[in-house]
Amino acid sequence: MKITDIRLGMLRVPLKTPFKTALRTVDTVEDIVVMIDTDDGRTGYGEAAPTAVITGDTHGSIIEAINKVIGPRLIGRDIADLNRNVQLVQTAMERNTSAKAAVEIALYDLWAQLYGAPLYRMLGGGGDPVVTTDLTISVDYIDKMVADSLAAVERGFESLKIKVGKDIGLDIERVKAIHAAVDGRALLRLDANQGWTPKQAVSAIHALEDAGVHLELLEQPVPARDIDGLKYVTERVHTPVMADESVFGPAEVIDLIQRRAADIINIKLMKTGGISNAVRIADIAAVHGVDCMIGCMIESAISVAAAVHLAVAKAGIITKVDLDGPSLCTFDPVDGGVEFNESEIAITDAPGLGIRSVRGLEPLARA
Ligand SMILES: C[C@H](N)C(=O)N[C@H](CCC(=O)O)C(=O)O
Ligand SMILES: [Mg+2]
Repeated sequence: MKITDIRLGMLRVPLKTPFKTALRTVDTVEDIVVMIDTDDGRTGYGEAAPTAVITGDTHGSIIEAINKVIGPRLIGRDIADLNRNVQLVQTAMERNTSAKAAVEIALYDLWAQLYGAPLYRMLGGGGDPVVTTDLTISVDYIDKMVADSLAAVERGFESLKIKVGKDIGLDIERVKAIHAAVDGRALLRLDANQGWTPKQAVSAIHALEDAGVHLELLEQPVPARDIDGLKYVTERVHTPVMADESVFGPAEVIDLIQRRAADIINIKLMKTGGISNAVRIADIAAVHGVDCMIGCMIESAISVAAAVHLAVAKAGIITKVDLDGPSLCTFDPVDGGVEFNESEIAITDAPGLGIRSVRGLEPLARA
C-alpha cells in the first residue's frame, strides 16, 4: 500500500457555546483535515488544530508545513513502513507539532487499516474500548459557570474541568460556588491555563482546601516556561498538580519528572506531534509511576478519535480523559469513526480510525 496523494481540507464546525479560557475565546472549530490516499484506494484521516497561543501553529503554518515540507517526503512511501514514515515526519522540521500530528494520525489510520484492525489493537490495547470524558466549563460570570456546571451534571458528566486563571479572587469564588452547586455529583478539575503566579496558585488552592473544596487536580497554574514555579506549587499543595502547556514532547516530560515539578502529565497529540511521541510519553510516565491525562485542543471527532484509541491502548497509565472537543461541537462531521455520546466514548470494530468520510470539507488548493 503506497502513498499516492496528500490532500488538505478546511473543517468548520460552530461550537455550542463560546469556549473561554485564560488564554483565548473561540466559537468555531476551524481545523485543517489531512487526507492521505493510497494506490489501493484507501484514505487515512488526520486533523490539525491551529492553537497559536499554545503550540504557535496557525492555518498558514500548518498548510505550508504539510504541503511544502512534510508531505513531499511521504509520496510513494509504503504504509507498512510506519516507523520510518513517522521518523520522516518528525525530522522534516522543528516544532509545527499540530501539522505533524495530523499527518501522523493519518499514517497510523492507514497502517491499522492495512492490517484490518482498529488502531487501539495495533497499539497493543485490548479489553473494553470505552472511555469516559469530562466536560469543560468555560471561565465566565459566576452564575453562568454554575448554570453550565449544573447542566453538564444533568447531561451525565461526572467530571468537570473548570477554567480559571482570569482573576484570582473571583476564581476562588467561582470554584466555591460550583462546588456548592454540584454538591458531590461531579469531580472538579481546575485549569488555570497559565493565568496565576506561583504564589497566587498556592494561596488559591490553600483557600479552597481550607474551605473543604476537594479538587481532583490543578492543571497548568503558572506560565508554561516557569518549571521552577510549577514545582513550587506542586511542593506546597495537597491537590495533585498537572503539567499541560509546560510539556510537549518526551524530553520535556523526562526533565519535568526528574525535577518532580508536577504530579500528572497532560498528553495532547497537538503538542506531541502525533501518536509516536504520545506513546513514548506514556511509556516514560509508566516507568516512573506518573499518571497521565489525555487531552485535546478545540478539535473535532477526527483527531480526537486518534486520542481515544491511544487512551484505550494505554489505559493503565492514561487514567484521566479530557476529550470533550466533539461534545462542544454543534454537529459531528464524521461518518463512521469513534462513537461520541456525551461523557461515554466507544470505539467500534472498524479498521484504523473507522472514518468513512468527513462532511462539509472545503478543499484547500495546493501551493
Ligand atoms: C478542550 C479541552 N477540554 C481543553 O480544555 N483544552 C485546553 C486548550 C484548548 C484550546 O485552547 O484550544 C487545555 O487543556 O488547556
Ligand atoms: Mg490545559
